[in-house]
Amino acid sequence: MTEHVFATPPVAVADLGVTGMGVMGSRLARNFARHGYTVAIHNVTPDMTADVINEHGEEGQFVPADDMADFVASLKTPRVVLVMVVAGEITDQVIERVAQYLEPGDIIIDGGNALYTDTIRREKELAERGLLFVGAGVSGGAEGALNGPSIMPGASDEAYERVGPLLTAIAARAEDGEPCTTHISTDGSGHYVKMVHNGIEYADMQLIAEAYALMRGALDMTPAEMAKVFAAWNETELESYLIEITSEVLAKVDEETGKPLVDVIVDQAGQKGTGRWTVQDALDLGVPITGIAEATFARALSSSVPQREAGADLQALAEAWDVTDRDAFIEDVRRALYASKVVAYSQGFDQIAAAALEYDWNIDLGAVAKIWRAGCIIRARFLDEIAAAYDADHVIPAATSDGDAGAGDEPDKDGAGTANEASTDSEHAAGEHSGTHTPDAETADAEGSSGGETDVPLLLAAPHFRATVEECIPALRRIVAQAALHGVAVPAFGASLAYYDGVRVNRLPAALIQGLRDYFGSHTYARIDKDGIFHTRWAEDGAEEKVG
Ligand SMILES: NC(=O)C1=CN([C@@H]2O[C@H](COP(=O)(O)OP(=O)(O)OC[C@H]3O[C@@H](n4cnc5c(N)ncnc54)[C@H](OP(=O)(O)O)[C@@H]3O)[C@@H](O)[C@H]2O)C=CC1
Ligand SMILES: O=C(CO)[C@H](O)[C@H](O)COP(=O)(O)O
Repeated sequence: MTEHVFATPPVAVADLGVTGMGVMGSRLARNFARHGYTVAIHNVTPDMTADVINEHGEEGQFVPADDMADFVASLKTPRVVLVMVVAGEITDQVIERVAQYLEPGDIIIDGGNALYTDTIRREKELAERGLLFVGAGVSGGAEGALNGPSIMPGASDEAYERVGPLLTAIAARAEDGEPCTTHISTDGSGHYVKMVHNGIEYADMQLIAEAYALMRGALDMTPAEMAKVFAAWNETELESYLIEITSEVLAKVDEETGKPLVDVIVDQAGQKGTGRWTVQDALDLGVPITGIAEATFARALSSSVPQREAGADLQALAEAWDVTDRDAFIEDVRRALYASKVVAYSQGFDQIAAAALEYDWNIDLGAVAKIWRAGCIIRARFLDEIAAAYDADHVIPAATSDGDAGAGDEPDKDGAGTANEASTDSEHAAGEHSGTHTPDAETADAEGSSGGETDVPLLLAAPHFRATVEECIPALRRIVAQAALHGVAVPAFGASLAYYDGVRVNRLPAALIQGLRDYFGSHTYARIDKDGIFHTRWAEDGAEEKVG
């Protein structure tokens, strides 16, 4: 048991309080203290508070408290409390324990990975008690929390005016000196953006893992050899935190066995929820975030032990690898990784754009790209280019694009545009959900319908990314084809390529799906050559009628 050195009785001297002295909370508290703030600290298990004082007390001014009442009493008014605990019910419990001692005008910040709908609910509930609430996504892991995370606060203007300077003080700085935090928008917007950040993080890591699997399978490379490849890749346009630490993870040797550590780690990827929520919400919005979805399912597959055991002796019928030019193969993997990473980020930004429309958030996507340039897990060199694309308005609205996003030899796309516009108009008239990409005359009236939306961007078609990705697409095609022939699962690479080809072509086979839906369910369809909504009496006289 640690000896506690807590002040009694408490005096209101602290600039802010942090409750939750786990990995993130303790380091964020130290980060505030290092920036000159007097920080009240508290944890449900007081020993953890004492540990911070005993091990890091000299870093700044801390006011430790065993007890929630003392913790709150040690805060200057109006009070600011950062809650950094396990997301979900525990966050509700801790917020309630704090709130009971607060007064109107005080602020609670939830820095955990909360589900954005919980944040919206919590803000409303606390507002009824006169308390302000900020849902702030925080990224950067332990190191970022201590030395500068990326922070994504969703808040009212009133709350942001108060907490903005505090968050800005401890946030990471990009190379140009800009702080990696910005006022995202209102209520759940900050946690939404953090959720999508994590979805991209899932895709990024899955793609890296697929690149590793390919080099291992095709070239029989050792983890140490691959560590060098990833280190070299980190000097290219792939430069990013995740590529950098992949090199370190692959280079690590297990002290006990002398084997590469990666070879003794159980091959089942965990997940706490943010990737799954990202995919669930994308499905509701109708935004195809296929790379993120495949990455999330790949984690699920890795952890589906009974299924993997049952499938363990299924026939592969795959060709044996025989790569003659190792360097060319590695370069193909690198290019495939770059193109697929851009697709994943592009899909994530598309989702944020769609969510902003749906949930009435005014989100500056360029600013989001900028605050992800340092501090966070998905920081990457090309975020500068993403920010520049949004700032220069080079991001093409998908539904209003003139169809010039890819191969020029496809049939004219105008018809698809007509179909989108038809359903968009009727959906807006019906005040319905404004998702993307699913023209459907009938769903104009249906629950949760989604139709073509004019403001959803296509980052992939912005000039910089169009040029760099197009250059890498042949390599991505070769890699996906080779992986299929040789029995290596590359779901995220495959999904990225399919997405690229899906948005690229001027005409999709969805027309046939519409015909089939109309056949069996009278779901109707739009035509490329005239306005209106149509139904064919397939099983009767075969005649077409205009129904809308
Ligand atoms: N780790 C990371 O890289 C990141 C984590 N996050 C998010 O930050 C939040 C905190 O994560 P992290 O610091 O890693 O987690 P830890 O597991 O290290 O800490 C969890 C904290 O929650 C407290 N807690 C647990 N149960 C209760 C309870 N019933 N009542 C009160 N407090 C409780 C713990 O106290 P005790 O130990 O005494 O039980 C501890 O202080 C989570 O929402 C997480 O998703 C966000 C970004 C990055
Ligand atoms: O938010 C984070 C990083 O940005 C956390 O590390 C989070 O736990 C990662 O998600 P998961 O545990 O599902 O992999």
